[in-house]
Amino acid sequence: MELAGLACAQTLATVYHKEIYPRVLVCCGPGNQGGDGLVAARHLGMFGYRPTVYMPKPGSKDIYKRLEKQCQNMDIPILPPSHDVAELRKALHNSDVILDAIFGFSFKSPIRQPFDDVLSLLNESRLPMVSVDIPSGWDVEKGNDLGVGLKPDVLISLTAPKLGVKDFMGRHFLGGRFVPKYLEDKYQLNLPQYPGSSQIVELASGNSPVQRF
Ligand SMILES: NC(=O)C1=CN([C@@H]2O[C@H](COP(=O)(O)OP(=O)(O)OC[C@H]3O[C@@H](n4cnc5c(N)ncnc54)[C@H](OP(=O)(O)O)[C@@H]3O)[C@@H](O)[C@H]2O)[C@H](O)CC1
Repeated sequence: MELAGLACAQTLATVYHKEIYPRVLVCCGPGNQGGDGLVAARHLGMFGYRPTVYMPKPGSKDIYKRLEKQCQNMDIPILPPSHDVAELRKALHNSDVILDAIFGFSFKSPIRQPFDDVLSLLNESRLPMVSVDIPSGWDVEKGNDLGVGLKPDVLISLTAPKLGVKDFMGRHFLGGRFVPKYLEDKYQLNLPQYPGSSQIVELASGNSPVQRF
């Protein structure tokens, strides 16, 4: 989660510079991906961005409470969890870019409240958007087949791109630099080289290796 969150923060910082896009709305879901988002919010704060966390349904595991506490210790605002999207509407008016860390590969349609209103509002906002692993509302294998998913400009796949994003046409990065060579070979992941000590690498659109789940 720590390296995944750092990769998300590095991807957003690579594409959206803090001088132009200082206010980041970090939208977190209730699962591990939401944890990635909380980690990313902390790193973005350290990079000099002004993150705000929106987590309409906090994760129940203890790890999320600890990650939330780390954000609070850094005075990163966390909007009160609520099924009422009025808070989100206000927050969107005061944001420059969205980090979508709501759902990853465990999303199963149909979208349940309050996330259906949340995803619609995020799409309507037309703000620049970076999605983590899989745009929220997309199926891990079938992609945005129902058309209700988010439409991000940038995607950061973790470990390896999932089959559901094979048709993603925005800027596509890979992160989660924690796969040992023997596992990469065992699962024939065919991953690109990361430059230097960077936690991310940009994939040329259209020819990224995909991982079947
Ligand atoms: N190796 C890797 O790829 C790594 C990936 N990481 C990140 O973790 C996510 C996968 O995390 P996981 O906890 O398995 O699931 P998600 O975060 O995708 O979401 C699960 C929660 O979402 C809720 N959910 C699911 N579908 C719906 C829906 N239709 N409506 C509302 N809510 C939904 C679900 O709720 P339940 O009530 O069903 O439990 C879960 O709470 C992966 O994508 C990466 O981002 C690791 O962090 C690093 C390694």
